[in-house]
Amino acid sequence: MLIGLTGGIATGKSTAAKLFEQHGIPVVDADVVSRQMVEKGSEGLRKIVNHFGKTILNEDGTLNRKKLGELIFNDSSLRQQLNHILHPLIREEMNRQTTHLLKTNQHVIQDIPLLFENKLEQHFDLVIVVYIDQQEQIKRLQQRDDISYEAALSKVKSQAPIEDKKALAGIVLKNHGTIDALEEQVKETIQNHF
Ligand SMILES: CC(C)(COP(=O)(O)OP(=O)(O)OC[C@H]1O[C@@H](n2cnc3c(N)ncnc32)[C@H](O)[C@@H]1O)[C@@H](O)C(=O)NCCC(=O)NCCS
Ligand SMILES: Nc1ncnc2c1ncn2[C@@H]1O[C@H](COP(=O)(O)OP(=O)(O)OP(=O)(O)O)[C@@H](O)[C@H]1O
Repeated sequence: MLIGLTGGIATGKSTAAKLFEQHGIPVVDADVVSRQMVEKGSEGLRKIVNHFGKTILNEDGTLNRKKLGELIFNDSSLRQQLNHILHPLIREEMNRQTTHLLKTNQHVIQDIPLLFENKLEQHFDLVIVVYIDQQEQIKRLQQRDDISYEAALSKVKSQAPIEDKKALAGIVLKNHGTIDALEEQVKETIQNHF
């Protein structure tokens, strides 16, 4: 079974993914793969530099993620351009890792922040959404990334509304409570739906 895990930025996807892994379900994480795809010397980084220029590099030649983030979270056209460059590379690598894992695991989760935005739901047997309301989402994002309300809001607005994602979910994991409360829902999901 191939399971999609999604939600909004900072709603708790990585936290839920870690819990699924602790309960024996392997997770392929799009954010992790996306970092692999832009490592120094990679095809992805070369394409980004060709498009956005050398100013998005740090002095040591690695990607300046903060700078690229400031560009793409404030400009939907630049965001689309970056997505166009990176998403095919990310999808291909995620599918490669997933095929490998499915040889020895009955269930594999793909953690994809933009699963619904990229209309990928038809590829999954089940889609799980990690949900908190937008107010809490902005609060957690501000805390985690140490950013202003405005900066958090523009990151949130660069994705589809969390309420829309909740409505499209096969299963909703509510993450307003403690991590233990989230873990209970993860265990229940594995027992009853996997
Ligand atoms: C812009 C980049 C360099 C910023 O890096 P940074 O280390 O600050 O953030 P990180 O990669 O950890 O992403 C944090 C969260 O931002 C959100 N996010 C990332 N990219 C995007 C995007 N293109 N559109 C909307 N939200 C996004 C996701 O919820 C993600 O979980 C990086 O996010 C990136 O390369 N994005 C493009 C690739 C992509 O779309 N990744 C999302 C998974 S497919
Ligand atoms: N139940 C919870 N109670 C309090 N804080 C939480 C809870 N779940 C997650 N958090 C915190 O909220 C922040 C966002 O969680 P997490 O990083 O798992 O979100 P994410 O959806 O993976 O974000 P991104 O889209 O940026 O990858 C983190 O600082 C995390 O520690």
